[in-house]
Amino acid sequence: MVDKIFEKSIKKQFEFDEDVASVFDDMLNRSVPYYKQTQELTIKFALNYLNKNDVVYDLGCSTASTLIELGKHSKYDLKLIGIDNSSAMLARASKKCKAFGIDIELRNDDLLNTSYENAKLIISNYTLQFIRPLQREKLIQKIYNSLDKDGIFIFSEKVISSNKTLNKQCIDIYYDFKKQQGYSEYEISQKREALENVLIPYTEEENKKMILDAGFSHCETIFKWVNFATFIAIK
Ligand SMILES: Nc1ncnc2c1ncn2[C@@H]1O[C@H](C[S@+](CC[C@H]([NH3+])C(=O)[O-])CC(=O)[O-])[C@@H](O)[C@H]1O
Ligand SMILES: O=C(O)C(=O)Cc1ccccc1
Repeated sequence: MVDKIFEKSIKKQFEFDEDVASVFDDMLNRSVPYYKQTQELTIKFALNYLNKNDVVYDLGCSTASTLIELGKHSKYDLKLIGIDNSSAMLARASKKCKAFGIDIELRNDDLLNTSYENAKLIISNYTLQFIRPLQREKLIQKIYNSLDKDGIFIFSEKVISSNKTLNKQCIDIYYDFKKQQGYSEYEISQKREALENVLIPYTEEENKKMILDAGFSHCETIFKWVNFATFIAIK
């Protein structure tokens, strides 16, 4: 279904409710530049590290697109676990897993309350940005602690620039991208308001510092387009 959520006047904050879930795949494809390509990169890098029966978590799995693609492309059986606290998203995830015949354990839980054990790989694409800063640092520490000794964490985020002028230019270019994707100025400004204080982006440097502070030995940017980035962190 086509995302028309912000065509009408919306007074509440952005939420992953039934309305958003029903148009979510279209929303991501049209609002996250190179979404499909970053998902492909996530899978390509992931496959370099995975062996038979490895445990993989996707934190903020939404409709499970990434784990389904990983399941399709892996030559090994993997234990795939998707976690999200939106029932509406997970209902769709469950239907898609059945339709594609991919076995994924879907957990309806808050990322901050649940534990991830024996993880070889943890993925979290465009989700940390929705976790409040103090909690975010704690979550990263939990991710680090949950990973096997040679475990990998792949994540993607909307980012900002610490240079005010460049930051403004990045936002303008991003809004042009949204217009090209068919969103009107009204939809763009309504969504911007709804995301205020809900989506809190860090700079690329802040993301890397947070990762290294948690104990990871290395963090590499494997993709960047203006204000969106994908990282791989090695324990
Ligand atoms: N505290 C939380 N606990 C659990 N889930 C949460 C929490 N906060 C947010 N979520 C969930 O995180 C997901 C973020 S979307 C991820 C896209 C996906 N990774 C993709 O690559 O297709 C990104 C976006 O919409 O920009 C939503 O499904 C929320 O319900
Ligand atoms: O930052 C924005 O303006 C976005 O639209 C990014 C986004 C994409 C999908 C869900 C929430 C935010």
